[in-house]
Amino acid sequence: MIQSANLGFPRIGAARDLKKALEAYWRQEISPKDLISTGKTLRAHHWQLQQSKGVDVIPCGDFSFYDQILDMTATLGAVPARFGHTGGHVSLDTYFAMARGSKSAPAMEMTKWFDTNYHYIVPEFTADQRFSLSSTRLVDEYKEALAQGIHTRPVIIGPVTYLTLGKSKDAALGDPLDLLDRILPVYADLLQSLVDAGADWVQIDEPVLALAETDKQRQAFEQAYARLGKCGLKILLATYFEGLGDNTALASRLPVHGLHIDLVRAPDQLPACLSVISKDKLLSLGLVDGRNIWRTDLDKALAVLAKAAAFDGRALQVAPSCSLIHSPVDLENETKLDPELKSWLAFATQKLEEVSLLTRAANHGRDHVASAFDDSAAAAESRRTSARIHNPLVDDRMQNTLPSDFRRASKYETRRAAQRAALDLPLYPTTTIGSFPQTKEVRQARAAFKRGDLTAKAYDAFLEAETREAVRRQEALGLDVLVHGEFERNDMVEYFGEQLAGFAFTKSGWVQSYGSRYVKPPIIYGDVSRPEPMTVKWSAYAQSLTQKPMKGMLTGPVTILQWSFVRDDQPRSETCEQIALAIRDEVTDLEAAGIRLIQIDEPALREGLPLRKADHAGYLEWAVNCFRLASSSVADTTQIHTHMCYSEFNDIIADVASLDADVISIETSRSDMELLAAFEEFAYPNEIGPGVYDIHSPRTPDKAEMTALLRKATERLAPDQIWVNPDCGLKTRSWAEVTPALENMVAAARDARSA
Ligand SMILES: CN1c2c(nc(N)[nH]c2=O)NC[C@@H]1CNc1ccc(C(=O)N[C@@H](CCC(=O)N[C@@H](CCC(=O)N[C@@H](CCC(=O)O)C(=O)O)C(=O)O)C(=O)O)cc1
Ligand SMILES: N[C@@H](CCS)C(=O)O
Ligand SMILES: [Zn+2]
Repeated sequence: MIQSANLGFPRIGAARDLKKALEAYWRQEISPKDLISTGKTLRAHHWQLQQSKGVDVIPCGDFSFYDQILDMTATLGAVPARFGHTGGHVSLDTYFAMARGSKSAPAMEMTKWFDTNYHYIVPEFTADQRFSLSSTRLVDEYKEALAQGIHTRPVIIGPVTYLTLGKSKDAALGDPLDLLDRILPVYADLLQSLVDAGADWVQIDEPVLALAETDKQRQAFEQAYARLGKCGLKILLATYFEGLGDNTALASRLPVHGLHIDLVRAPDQLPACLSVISKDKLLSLGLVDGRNIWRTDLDKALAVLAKAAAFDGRALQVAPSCSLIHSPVDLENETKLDPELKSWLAFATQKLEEVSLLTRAANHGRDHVASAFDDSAAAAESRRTSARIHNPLVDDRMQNTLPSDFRRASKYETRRAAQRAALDLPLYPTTTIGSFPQTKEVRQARAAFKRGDLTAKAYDAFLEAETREAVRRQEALGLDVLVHGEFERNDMVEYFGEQLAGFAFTKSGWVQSYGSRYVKPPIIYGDVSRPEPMTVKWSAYAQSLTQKPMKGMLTGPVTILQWSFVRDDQPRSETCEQIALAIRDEVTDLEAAGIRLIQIDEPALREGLPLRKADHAGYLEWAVNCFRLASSSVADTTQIHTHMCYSEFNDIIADVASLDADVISIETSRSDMELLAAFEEFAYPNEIGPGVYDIHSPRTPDKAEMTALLRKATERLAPDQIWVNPDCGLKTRSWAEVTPALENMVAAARDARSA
């Protein structure tokens, strides 16, 4: 019999229960016991839900209070020395200190989880790194589910992926993979504890197995599983986000009992997997998209499943392509979505129903579940033929772009001279990245407006007052280039999506971005266009309040694409170009309204990079072109800024340069200016604002800390190339945190000027 399986369920709760509990705990409004109890309630509910949807193999260990990689760090006792952990069980407060920083210790770095908008806490390693089993979390959760009558399959991050995603913080340790010998005994202890508790299978996530490119990585897999394969548990090795490709034979050789493959991202890998991977290994087929919200075409998926079932009679499971943490929780909560559009969608809960239906159809015949399959076919047909998807005017515009639309009128040196004359900024100009605190009052006013309890006029007046106050505060701080503060925006992508044609929105479609921060990605279902200006009113209003230059603030086309659920019926590059044309119109209108600096944020440019190197060039060509199309309509004197955070640029620095933005601000403070090495090596010609203030931590950096970071920047860049700014926007911080931090930042810039 084929089984239905799940790899991971969203832990946030349908009503953002985990966020609420976490933030209340951090504000010391609830006790550790209350927080732990919320976790327990959520897990119990999710296990029960999965069972009720007919899922045979249900995971445990997929719950996390902050991040699953940080959980592994705690489990392995790999707490960096600065957090003062002296061994034994890692406490909740040490766990959160690693994630968020404490008074005495900066937080650990955070970066993108492969090509997703989920961020994990980067493990840190030293040459004398020791590991020891420091948590009973996994076994406890396994037993918790068992007490509920559910025999789960525990899930952990595998050793090769864990080490590969970590960073050496010590010159004496070249490559974290050199720690494999030391980490494996602790993994073995962890697996033994599961055996002792009665587990029979374990899911070990090794997405790096699909991506391994070096002999060293491949050798690491052989070594790791030679050891862990003997632990007395059946291992399902889970790959996702890419096909196994050249690593198929390696995967087959590993002494594990099963492999999960992503057949949504890499459908073509199935024939090779079936013929190369030995028949005694179970194959878990990722047939339901865990990364997007479109309903599965069940007949199409069943045909693939039938082929696999007929091939060699091996044991099979049907599963989502990856963990469902990248999907919103439940479509049933979307009571306001247009019914036609809603009929095209499936969220995590519905995806489990699809997994279950496919399994039943394969085991008992399509007729057994005919009406659900007929519904799915009707939805696929309605989506294919709906009139709401295509707009001939957009198509026409796309056909008529000119090569000159993709480049600025003059080269950078000419623009720089024109901008310096026009803007007359000091050396080390200070600015911020755009957003100021989204306080409770701001969120509540927007919620009241959306509910109809506040009129549009009253909401506008409220936003004007917030903007005025932000301008006043920036002037008092002595910042050189001001921003309007983004108070009118719920999110930097959703806000634009709400005003663009071709987008739809959910009410409760939250997905975890990091820790307690969630996003509600818009759904791009049709051709994109801009019916009206989107930001001009707010930027022009803010500029009218001050003599200082006001920076316009837009989200770039690649980031809007990357942080939305994107239609899958045309290439992503085409959808991105449609968005680029809409943003271009906005840039043109901002300039016409007297805005002399325009920032086009592209924090997701790096995240969109395909995971395999061979696919990089194709993506970068269209992504860079889309940014250029969005930004090139302006005069030489108009300064185009861009901003990126959480990214390693070393491998794409030439492409970052070819965006040809006049100024780029980047996140660098947590990584101690490491990123600037790439800019220096490349002799990056334009201006750069390396972040000197880690805005993701509640810590207030002092002047000396920021001066030290600036000094590091001057070792790598020319003084007249450097801007002084935080790492990212300040929306998650309070004014009480932001004001002293920016005072220190402005003071550090002034010191640098007079040094
Ligand atoms: C810069 N980042 C972003 C990413 N992706 C995005 N799509 N957007 C980003 O900004 N990826 C990389 C990084 C990740 N960083 C962050 C940082 C901060 C957040 C965040 O703060 N998220 C908020 C939700 C934001 C939002 O949509 N707010 C809405 C709804 C607010 C709300 O909860 N309203 C209440 C009522 C009000 C009240 O009573 O308080 C309600 O509906 O119940 C809004 O402002 O209108 C978060 O809360 O997690 C995300 C990613
Ligand atoms: N302008 C945005 C960029 C975040 S990446 C902000 O300041 O929040
Ligand atoms: Zn940012």
